[in-house]
Amino acid sequence: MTKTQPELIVGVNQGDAAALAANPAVQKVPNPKLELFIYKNFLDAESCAHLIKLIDIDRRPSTIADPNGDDYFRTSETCDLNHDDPVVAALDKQLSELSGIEQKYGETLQGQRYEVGQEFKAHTDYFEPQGQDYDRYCSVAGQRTWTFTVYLNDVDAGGATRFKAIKKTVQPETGKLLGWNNRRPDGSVNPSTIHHGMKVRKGLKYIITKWYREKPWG
Ligand SMILES: O=C(O)CCC(=O)C(=O)O
Ligand SMILES: [Fe+2]
Repeated sequence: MTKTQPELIVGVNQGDAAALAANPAVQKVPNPKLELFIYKNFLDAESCAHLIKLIDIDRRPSTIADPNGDDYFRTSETCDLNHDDPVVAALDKQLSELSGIEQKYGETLQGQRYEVGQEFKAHTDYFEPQGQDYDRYCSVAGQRTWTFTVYLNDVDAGGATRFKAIKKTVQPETGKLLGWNNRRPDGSVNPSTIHHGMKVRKGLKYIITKWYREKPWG
């Protein structure tokens, strides 16, 4: 059976890069291969501390789509954050205002926790259009469009995010946001977004992750 091709919705979420780029607090990483932005002190320290507590309460082992046989590919722990919590709700709104992407396109906010030695090996956040699970993950809300990561703490050593196709490494720092477009300008998925959550060498690393979709999320 032939696979249904991902629907290309021109116009939806296309204004978001403009909103980010226009924000004077946001730094654009100059690279022709992908749209990548950094915003230092995006989230205040109290909110970061509160989110760390929530992650500690609810954490469970992380999983990946399209398992690849490497049980050590993503060794961190994950949790879904409850949007009834006022700090979670406020962050979700803040992210939407920053990007210009309506909240309804967002997946549930997630938290991740890495201990010493834990990592998320090089991967892309979009679902492989030819992957066996593409329909399962994308039939309702479509492909992932933008990713936002917020580092919730300073890591004692290690734990950087490395974009290997463009040789750019971003260090965790309390409240720092990292955002990128998973697609190229024509709407196709962008392999240059490949990134690696590198091993923590000392201390713990906490982040939140927000993924947006082409269509409303449940
Ligand atoms: O931990 C990181 O630095 C990156 C996390 C990540 O890539 C993800 O959650 O998709
Ligand atoms: Fe990722």
